[in-house]
Amino acid sequence: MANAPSSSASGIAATIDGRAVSARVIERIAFETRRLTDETGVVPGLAVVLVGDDPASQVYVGAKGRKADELGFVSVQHTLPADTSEEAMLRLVGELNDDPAIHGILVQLPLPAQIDKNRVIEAIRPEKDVDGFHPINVGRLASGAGEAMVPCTPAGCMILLRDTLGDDLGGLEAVVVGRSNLVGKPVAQLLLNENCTVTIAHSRTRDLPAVVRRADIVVAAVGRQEMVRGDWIKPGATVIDVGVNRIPAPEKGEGKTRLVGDVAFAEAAAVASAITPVPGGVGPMTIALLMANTLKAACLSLGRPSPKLG
Ligand SMILES: NC(=O)C1=CN([C@@H]2O[C@H](COP(=O)(O)OP(=O)(O)OC[C@H]3O[C@@H](n4cnc5c(N)ncnc54)[C@H](OP(=O)(O)O)[C@@H]3O)[C@@H](O)[C@H]2O)C=CC1
Ligand SMILES: Nc1nc(=O)c2c([nH]1)NC[C@@H]1CN(c3ccc(C(=O)N[C@@H](CCC(=O)O)C(=O)O)cc3)C=[N+]21
Repeated sequence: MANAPSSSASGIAATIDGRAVSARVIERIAFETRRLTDETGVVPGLAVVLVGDDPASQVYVGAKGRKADELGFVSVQHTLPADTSEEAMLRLVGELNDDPAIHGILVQLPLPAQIDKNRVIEAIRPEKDVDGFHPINVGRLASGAGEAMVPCTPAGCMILLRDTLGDDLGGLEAVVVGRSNLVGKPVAQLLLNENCTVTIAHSRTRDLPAVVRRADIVVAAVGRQEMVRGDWIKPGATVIDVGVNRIPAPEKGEGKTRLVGDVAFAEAAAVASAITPVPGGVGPMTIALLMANTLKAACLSLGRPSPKLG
């Protein structure tokens, strides 16, 4: 269902409402979850593992747990001290792999230095890897072979793009700024699968503004506040801002903070045709897609097809 953004003649972009789109996805998940449980008695189960006490991670993990509770999922959170050994971590992952009530396992990143994140990710059974970071899932996404768990943030970006531009993204120029395994690379892969012409830019890219100016679709996943400026944006482009940067906001009072994206929102909104805000854009989609992947994992564990949610 394409939701034509209401761009005005003055050139002010439509704001893509990630909260509204994610609420729609969550409604479908709730419906499909009731159906699964009615027909099989199975309730999807999600385990989130947090190591250490990084306050930002605690916020995300809390939001994930609350949404899972709201949907009636089995939801467990394991919070381990910052000095947890890799061995203890691998033991916990092994237990969750063997627990039939748990269909999805998410290990919050980053992990402390003494734990090799690749060893942990590879220890998760691919069918329980709701982050889509296991090499089996990365490979399936790249090759198109088999049913992949798709990383939540990139999958959420694609739903927002389809909602804004319609189902056919074929031939559009897409520029992804950032090449992390978490966001940049998988979102580029998904755009390629939708027949976009994809450029991946990074810290060694020469003349980044000129590269971004080619784009019909810009995905910014850099982690640098308001780095992408309005004059980098091609008129009429669609801008997906993945960045979540917490900055001081003395105007709100001493010690207060606020969130900004990787795109200078007001400048870009004057040029683009549609743009995601921060907060309220990609962030809520990430949480919704985590729930979608958990439901998908529960369905696949029973040999049922994965429900269509986007
Ligand atoms: N909304 C959501 O749900 C989520 C938001 N995020 C946010 O998205 C942002 C990106 O996250 P993540 O991908 O994990 O970050 P990483 O730090 O892992 O990756 C950042 C990427 O940006 C590139 N980069 C850094 N500086 C520049 C520069 N000056 N010019 C061009 N490219 C540059 C890096 O290039 P190089 O590889 O060359 O170093 C790297 O590829 C963060 O703000 C994070 O908080 C992340 C996940 C989910
Ligand atoms: N294994 C793993 N998987 C992840 O998906 C993962 C991770 N580790 N580590 C950290 C990043 C970051 N991330 C976000 C999730 C939700 C919001 C989100 O909901 N943001 C709200 C605002 C929330 C707030 O107010 O802080 C919004 O943009 O509207 C943001 C960022 C997932 N990550």
